[in-house]
Amino acid sequence: MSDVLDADEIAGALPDGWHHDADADEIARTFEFDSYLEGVGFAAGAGGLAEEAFHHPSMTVEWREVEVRLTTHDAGGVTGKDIDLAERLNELAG
Ligand SMILES: C[C@H](O)[C@H](O)[C@H]1CNC2=NC(N)=NC(=O)C2=N1
Repeated sequence: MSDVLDADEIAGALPDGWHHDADADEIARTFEFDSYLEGVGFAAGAGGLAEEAFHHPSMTVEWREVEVRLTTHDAGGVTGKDIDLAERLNELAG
């Protein structure tokens, strides 16, 4: 079981571009792209990272942007697993 982080811990650990949606108990970032298909490709790559981590984000693919939201369902809140995957998604996006 991963330990749920409190708001201050989340604030101190958020990777660039991510914010804490306290109401939803998630961290989120909207990644922007030059084309719809670049966003689709990013989402596919994110899916691969999610499978590697066995930790899965919610993703909404829209015109030239992909919204990614993360929480740890098993723990009932945001944990280090979410922070770690968010960092890897930032690397993927470049
Ligand atoms: C049974 C449970 O769904 C699995 O342990 C994994 C799958 N992917 C997951 N993804 C996320 N975001 N949170 C989880 O708690 C989680 N659990």
